[in-house]
Amino acid sequence: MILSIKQLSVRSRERTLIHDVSLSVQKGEWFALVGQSGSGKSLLSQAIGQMLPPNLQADGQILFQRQDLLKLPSSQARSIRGRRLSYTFQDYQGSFTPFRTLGQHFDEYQKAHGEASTGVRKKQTIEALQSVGLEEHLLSRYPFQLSGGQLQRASIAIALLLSPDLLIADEVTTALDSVSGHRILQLLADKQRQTGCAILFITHDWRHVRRYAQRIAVMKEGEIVESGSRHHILDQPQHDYTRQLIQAAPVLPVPKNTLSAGLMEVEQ
Ligand SMILES: Nc1ncnc2c1ncn2[C@@H]1O[C@H](COP(=O)(O)OP(=O)(O)OP(=O)(O)O)[C@@H](O)[C@H]1O
Repeated sequence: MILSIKQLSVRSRERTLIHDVSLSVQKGEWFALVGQSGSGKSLLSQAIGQMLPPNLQADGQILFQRQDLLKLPSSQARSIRGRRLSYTFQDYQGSFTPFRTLGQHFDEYQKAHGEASTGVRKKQTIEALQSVGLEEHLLSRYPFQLSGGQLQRASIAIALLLSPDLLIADEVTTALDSVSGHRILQLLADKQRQTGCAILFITHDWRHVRRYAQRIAVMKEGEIVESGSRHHILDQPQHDYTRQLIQAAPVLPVPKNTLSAGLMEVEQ
């Protein structure tokens, strides 16, 4: 078990936004957290990295490699974030500073995590860039000189640069067209196979869940209504809300190697 969340609640002064949520992510798995807009997915992901807005309070337990992240001093949480636990967001453009080149972003990220050697940083940058299919000459470009798909690739390369054990991917395809979104997920799946990192994949898109997730939790109004293996949730959903979400989801064309309920085997 790499991440084990137990009875997590997130509250503002006025109300409880996440109620007693428990879930666990295993080493190397692709775990999807699915729910409609406003169900609390992003707050849950922010709570894991101690990144909640200052008006919100979390309590419960978030065990990451047996350390309770909610109890860690913020300096320690910062050093885990990026190195052992990493994020990539829907708003990837917001992760880049407009007046710094792509190369400077890679460089500063490594410096911030203690990599002192210029040579090592440069080597790691080029390898990371190539691993997401981007060319080295892009390093001198500014974020606005890259396409959305290129920037999202670069943000994934940075998130995986220091080989984290868990990547939290929050709505990574939402801002991309469907072809670019599909390519990004294929890239994530490839990177996961190569590095063995677990992915907590936050989405409201069941097409991606069908295709990539091994286990799924369904969130509604700040609570997990059910969780289980992909086949269990998609073939035998127990909760009306899950059934409604699945029925409302658009369906992708069904390829040849398809199981019941439109599931597709992902090659491991
Ligand atoms: N700083 C905050 N203070 C008070 N309420 C907040 C704050 N941030 C989020 N919320 C509320 O918490 C609830 C859950 O929000 P959250 O962003 O986690 O939803 P989500 O499932 O990620 O939605 P989406 O898919 O649209 O990103 C929403 O009702 C939202 O308005």
